[in-house]
Formats: sequence, C-alpha cells, structure tokens
Amino acid sequence: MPEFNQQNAYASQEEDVFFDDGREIELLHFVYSRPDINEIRGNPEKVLAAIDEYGRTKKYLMNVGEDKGRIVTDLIAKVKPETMVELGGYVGYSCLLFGHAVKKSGGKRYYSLERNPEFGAVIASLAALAGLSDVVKVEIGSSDASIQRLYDSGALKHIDLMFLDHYKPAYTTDLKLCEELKLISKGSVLAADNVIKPGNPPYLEYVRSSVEEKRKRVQEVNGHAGPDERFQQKTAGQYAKREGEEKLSARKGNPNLVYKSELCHSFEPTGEPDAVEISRCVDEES
Ligand SMILES: C[S@@+](CC[C@H](N)C(=O)[O-])C[C@H]1O[C@@H](n2cnc3c(N)ncnc32)[C@H](O)[C@@H]1O
Repeated sequence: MPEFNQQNAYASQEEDVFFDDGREIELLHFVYSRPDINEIRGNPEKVLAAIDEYGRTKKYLMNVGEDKGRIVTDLIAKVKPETMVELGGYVGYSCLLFGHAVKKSGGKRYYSLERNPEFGAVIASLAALAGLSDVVKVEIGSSDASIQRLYDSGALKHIDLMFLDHYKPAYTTDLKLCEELKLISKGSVLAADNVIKPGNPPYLEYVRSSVEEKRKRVQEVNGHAGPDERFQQKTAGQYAKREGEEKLSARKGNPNLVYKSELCHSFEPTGEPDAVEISRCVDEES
C-alpha cells in the first residue's frame, strides 16, 4: 500500500463550493504574477509545481494530483500513445502532466475535453505557458458532443489511451459512445480517476463484466439514462448550478470488447484515499 506525504497535501476540499467560484482565474493571476515567471515559461514541471503551490497554500483544486498522476504517467511511458484523450480538463493539471508525458514518449496529440469554457481558457493558457501547444488541443463542450464532433471531422480516428475524470455518471456512457464509434478497440487503454472517492460503481461494473454479462444487459437498455441511482445526490448533481439537468444518452456500447481491469490504490492531492482503475482492451469476441 502506498503512503501519502502529508507535507504535500492540498488545502482541504470545502463542503459546498469547491470550484467555479473564481479560484480558477485567481490561479492564473497567481501563476503569471510569480517573480520567476520567465523560468516557468516552456517548463511543464515548473508550471505544475506552481499549480500545486496554489492548491497547497491558497485553495483546494480538484486536480488528479501528484500521486494518482504518477500512476498515469507510468502508464503513458509503457503504452506510448500516439493519441490520448482526457475527459474533464479543469485547470489543466492532468493535461500538462500527461500531455508532457505523451510528448516525451513520442506521441502526437493530447485532447483535453472540457465543458466549462472558462476552465478551457485556463487550460489553453497554461498549456501555452508550459510550451505544450504543439501537442495539446483543448476542446470546449460536453464530452459526448466533442467526441462525436472530433470523430465526424476525421480528427480523431482511434484513442490509444483515455483518462476519464469528468462527470462521474458520464464515464460509462462516454466509454460506450467511443466503443460504438470504434475509437476504443483492442489495444486501447482506459485510466479512470475517482473510482473510490466519490466512487463509480456502474463504471467499475461495466469494465469488469464479462462479454456474456454485457450482452445480457444490452437487452435491458431502453432509452432512459439519467444518472444511475448508485451515485450520491452530491455527485449526480455536482454541476447542476452551472449546467442544470444532466442529459445522458442510453447506449449499448460494444459488449463484445474484453477488458482486463485492475484497481490501483493511491491518494487524492489532499491525502484522502482514492484509486485509478486501469482497463486494457485485450480482445473483441465475435
Ligand atoms: C475533476 S475535474 C478534472 C480534473 C483534471 N482532469 C485534472 O486532474 O487536472 C472535472 C472536470 O470535468 C468537467 N466536466 C464535467 N462534466 C463534463 C462533461 N460532460 N464534458 C466535459 N467536461 C466535463 C468539469 O467542468 C471539470 O472541469
């Protein structure tokens, strides 16, 4: 079991309002007004360190953080994705960390899909500051619409590695959309954040199910797809203030895909236990 270094802990997550209250723009001012801004330019590690400093000394940020981040950067070094997609970019922490890792391992493109345009602007600004604009592409809009748009335009043909870190009930519906479009197929790898805190039972059930179990459940898909009732109200309604009622489309996915899935224990940047689920698509049954 890994251990958390308490000295690196972010400020605690506030009970009610912990994002979208101006702190994301405040972060930009914090970074750009640093006396060492010229040494930060073009250096992803230093931009990440500045974001971490804000999270530790100013306000909580819902970033993947160093510990869970290391699980995914190690995975990138192994998989060497040409194309990686993240669902949910926030202020760009995972985008800078993983986009840099993709670039170092010879990859071409890191798509950061973010629904909130203000957050998307922060990601793009910090990616440019870090010197990653050649690899990183920020797509603003709901993840399902962005996936479909990138597919329709021919920009996105295959996803080698996908990091899921957005609206928790949309992990499964977006994965199924990618399966239906054949963006996810044999050889693709998925890394899903927050599978313990706050948890994602429907997603874990899906990636851990056998083909037979998935084929059986496909018969039950009936067009209705509100957030699964296993999510707590707080999670299901996390973005309600800004986005209103969430619309999720019921999907069948491709039940014939076989995943090998494992839970990697780690920590939130605050030190709370969490885990990343790594799922490798190893086969497609006929
Ligand atoms: C936990 S944060 C992402 C943190 C980021 N991956 C990191 O580690 O630095 C979740 C983000 O997903 C975005 N989001 C939520 N639902 C979304 C959706 N349906 N499509 C795109 N982005 C979404 C939110 O606006 C928020 O910025």
